[in-house]
Amino acid sequence: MGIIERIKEIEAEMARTQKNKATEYHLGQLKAKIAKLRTQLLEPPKGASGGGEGFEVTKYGHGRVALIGFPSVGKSTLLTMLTGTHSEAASYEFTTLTCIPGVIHYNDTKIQLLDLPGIIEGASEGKGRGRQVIAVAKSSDLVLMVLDASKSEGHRQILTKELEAVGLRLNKKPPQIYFKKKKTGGISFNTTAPLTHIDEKLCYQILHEYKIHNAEVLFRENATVDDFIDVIEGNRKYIKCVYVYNKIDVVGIDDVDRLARQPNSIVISCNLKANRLLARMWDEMGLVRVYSKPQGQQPDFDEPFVLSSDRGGCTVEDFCNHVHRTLVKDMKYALVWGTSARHNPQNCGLSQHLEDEDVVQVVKKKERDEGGRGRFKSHSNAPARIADREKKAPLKQ
Ligand SMILES: Nc1nc2c(ncn2[C@@H]2O[C@H](COP(=O)(O)OP(=O)(O)OP(=O)(O)O)[C@@H](O)[C@H]2O)c(=O)[nH]1
Ligand SMILES: [K+]
Ligand SMILES: [Mg+2]
Repeated sequence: MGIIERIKEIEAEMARTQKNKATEYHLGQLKAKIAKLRTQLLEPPKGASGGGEGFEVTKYGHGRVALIGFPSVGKSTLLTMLTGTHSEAASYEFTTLTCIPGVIHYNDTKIQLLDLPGIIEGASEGKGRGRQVIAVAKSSDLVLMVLDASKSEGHRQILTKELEAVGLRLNKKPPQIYFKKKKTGGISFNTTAPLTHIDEKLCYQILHEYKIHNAEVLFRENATVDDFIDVIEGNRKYIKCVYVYNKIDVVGIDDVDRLARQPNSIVISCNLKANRLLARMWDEMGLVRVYSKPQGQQPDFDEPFVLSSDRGGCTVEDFCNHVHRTLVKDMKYALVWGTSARHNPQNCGLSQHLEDEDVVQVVKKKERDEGGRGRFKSHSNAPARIADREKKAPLKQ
């Protein structure tokens, strides 16, 4: 029997089993069995090079966004509209057969947008080009799940399930569970929060299923069996997802209103303007623009250093590493202007967390800072925001 059949069989057994206290352990074990099989399914077949034709696109810009959706929901139309890169769009399904990259220029940052072939139910098991498409989704910083506002609302659940089946977790934080395999010593089980979904015995059983007999486990939150399995598997990818309901020009206002109220959703039409989508996308990516101010000069507000709290972090240290690899070593302190500063400028160390549109001057060892209040001329919002902040908390030098 193949892996997919075995998964189907266990799923059927789970569906047959009534959920109650007595079956809880058995169900937990079945969940672990499925998770193991799905991981097996993800391993490339022996001898295969993986990837797939046309799907390996080099990363570019300050972040990567993938367009995922059923066929003909308007992904290519959207790519062409947002990036100016032409991607063939047509009324028939599977018009797009490869990954087509475009670049969005927004807020002085560059974001790579990837158009992909449509995926269908069963994609995670290898239907169509599903596996390759999902692999690209996994490599991105944000997924835009494009849905046709005029089609079944079940599509959202079907696609979410497909992505989850291959270890993607949308709009979720990693579970607060510490887990470490050991060589000896048995299982040490601790909690710092009351558990209502899982208990020690069930944890042992799941670990047993994974043939793990020595490990340290600490639950820091009221996590579920699925959370625990995710932590054991360790290969999960936590990604933000915005559900983009397209084609609202062909549905009634009541439907538009209802869809717009779904969690993490936005409604658009490629036949109308989609500026709100860009702003939303940019917000979700959590990018932090930091302007470098050389001593005695104005910062260049057209060329931010772009940091991200999700990737790499946004402290003064991260900023230094972006500018030059020896800068951290040479820095005496940093002067920071902007919303992260308690006063403008604030003398900061490497651990200072920077916020969007902050200005930073790195004062090197054996270099004198110019101090003083900085005012910057530019068309960026940053100077206004810095001035605003100063008004709220005026401080002497
Ligand atoms: N009414 C309406 N039609 C749209 C909208 N956006 C796209 N379309 C149409 O929907 C059809 C499919 O668009 P595509 O951009 O090819 O869709 P796709 O998701 O890339 O499709 P595949 O590549 O086949 O998966 C085309 O005929 C588009 O003109 C929209 O906002 N409103
Ligand atoms: K199409
Ligand atoms: Mg397309």
